Amino acid sequence: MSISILGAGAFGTALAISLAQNGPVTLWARDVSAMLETRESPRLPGLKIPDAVHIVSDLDVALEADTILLSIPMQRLSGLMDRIDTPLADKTLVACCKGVDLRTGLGPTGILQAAKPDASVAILTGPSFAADIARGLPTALTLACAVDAVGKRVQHQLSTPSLRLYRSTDVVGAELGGALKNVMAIACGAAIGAGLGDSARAALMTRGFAEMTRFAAAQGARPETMAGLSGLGDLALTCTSDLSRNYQLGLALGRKEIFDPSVTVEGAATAQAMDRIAIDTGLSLPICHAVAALTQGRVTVDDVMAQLLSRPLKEE
Ligand SMILES: NC(=O)c1ccc[n+]([C@@H]2O[C@H](COP(=O)([O-])OP(=O)(O)OC[C@H]3O[C@@H](n4cnc5c(N)ncnc54)[C@H](O)[C@@H]3O)[C@@H](O)[C@H]2O)c1
Ligand SMILES: O=P(O)(O)OC[C@H](O)CO
Repeated sequence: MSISILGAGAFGTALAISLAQNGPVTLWARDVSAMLETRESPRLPGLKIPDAVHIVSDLDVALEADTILLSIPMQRLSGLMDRIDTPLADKTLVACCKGVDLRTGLGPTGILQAAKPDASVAILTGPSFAADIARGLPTALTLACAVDAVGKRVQHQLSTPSLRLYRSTDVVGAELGGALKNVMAIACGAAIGAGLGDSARAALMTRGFAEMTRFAAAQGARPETMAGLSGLGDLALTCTSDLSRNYQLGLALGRKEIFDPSVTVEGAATAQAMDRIAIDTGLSLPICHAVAALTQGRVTVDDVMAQLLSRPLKEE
């Protein structure tokens, strides 16, 4: 069974490097001239792409694979799917993005299934920095697919000696964990950046996890999924590591510094999408609401903390 990866940013390239241990992999990007010369992605400098990775700019070549991983920013996913008019009925599409589409409110697998209703869809998510995967450091991820037989096949196909995939059929829970942890990481970065301390971060992580679990349950997710790699696992990594771009954006907001807009930060758009959904459904998502306002420049970190701390006292 052949594998291709659409998107040669940090994560797509890291997956290609890791999966090349198992056999040939096709890696697609819009412009590959520099990568063919350097055998590196500009988004993952210093990590060589092995010869077993076939780097292509022809989308049709990449779409010939049986299993197609999509590793581009969430807000670009529907645009890429619109470009694909090839029928993909016999293929498995594995979303590797984390977030909620601002225009439709759909998660990654929702976008894939809407574009290609006959394809099998799955999501690969969980705590992992691209550079760790590319370096072969031990990493555990969740592979969620509603059809367990397909999930089993993809789990084996995408596991390597250092990349260990756990399987789930709870697609909704897995993708909401990955989407919402980024929002919480921005909040935690902002608290640390503003000098509010580690206790404030622990409070935000814990109440953030409660918010994630509440929202995911309302969408039909299983509570144990939120306690797994794709939820709690990724929340712990992203809210505590300076390597996280979402956390870095939060730090910059807390310190009132400028942040490079070309860096992929999925949590800002996701906070806005979640805030809209919360308003429509009547669910209380105070941290998502605060991060949406903060990342749009409508409030300061001081305003946000004052709002969060002045909410009525309640049971845990
Ligand atoms: N970097 C990580 O450590 C990591 C880990 C796990 C998951 N992810 C997820 O992977 C997804 C991709 O993130 P990343 O870190 O690779 O981002 P990145 O910024 O490193 O790379 C994004 C890549 O997507 C390409 N791209 C953007 N729009 C495109 C389009 N319309 N068509 C084709 N290519 C397009 C860009 O040229 C770039 O190469 C995100 O959803 C992220 O949350 C990243
Ligand atoms: O750099 P971030 O914040 O996008 O986080 C990367 C991964 O999602 C961590 O699991």
